[in-house]
Amino acid sequence: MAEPQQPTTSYGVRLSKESFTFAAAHFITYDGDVCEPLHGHNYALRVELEGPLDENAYVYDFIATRDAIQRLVHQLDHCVLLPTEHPRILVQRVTEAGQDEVIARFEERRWVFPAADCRLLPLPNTTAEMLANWIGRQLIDVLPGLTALVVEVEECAGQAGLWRWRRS
Ligand SMILES: Nc1nc2c(c(=O)[nH]1)N=C([C@H](O)[C@H](O)COP(=O)(O)OP(=O)(O)OP(=O)(O)O)CN2
Repeated sequence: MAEPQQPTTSYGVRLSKESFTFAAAHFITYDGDVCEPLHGHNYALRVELEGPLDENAYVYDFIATRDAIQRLVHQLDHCVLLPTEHPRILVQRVTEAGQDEVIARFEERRWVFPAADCRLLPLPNTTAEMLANWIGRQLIDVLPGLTALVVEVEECAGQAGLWRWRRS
């Protein structure tokens, strides 16, 4: 007779705070050659972490985790989000008449922004899923010891992209 299986259990924390919002502009491409006009969203972020318990019986301190997420939110807030790995949106930093600028090009279209207002992200498109991926990878770097992570980026109420990661 087969041995009864031991249940597997895990601990996690979930953070979903009103302050985890960032207002940002972006445009994506889809269906190959359709490129959206520049527009903005009030993005909302939710994060779920798993890991071993520490000596406090915490997976991760809510406060330290909140502060790490908040720092990422500040990096994206009030920015134009541009992908640097997109095959057809070309993003270039230039200095023009002493001004640092970012020029984005898609076919014959061209956008010019002050460099300080842009956040260049190593992503193939700034979809909600890809923003969740970027945020998740930053969190893995600053929160060592995680075993699993879910990042949810909501573009508007009821529409969110998710990125899930589990240590292999
Ligand atoms: N799976 C995904 N689908 C879509 C994404 C995405 O990131 N992941 N993104 C978009 C557009 O960028 C975006 O949603 C367009 O925004 P908007 O024009 O505001 O369109 P909505 O209909 O969502 O919003 P309104 O409330 O009607 O303004 C599309 N799909």
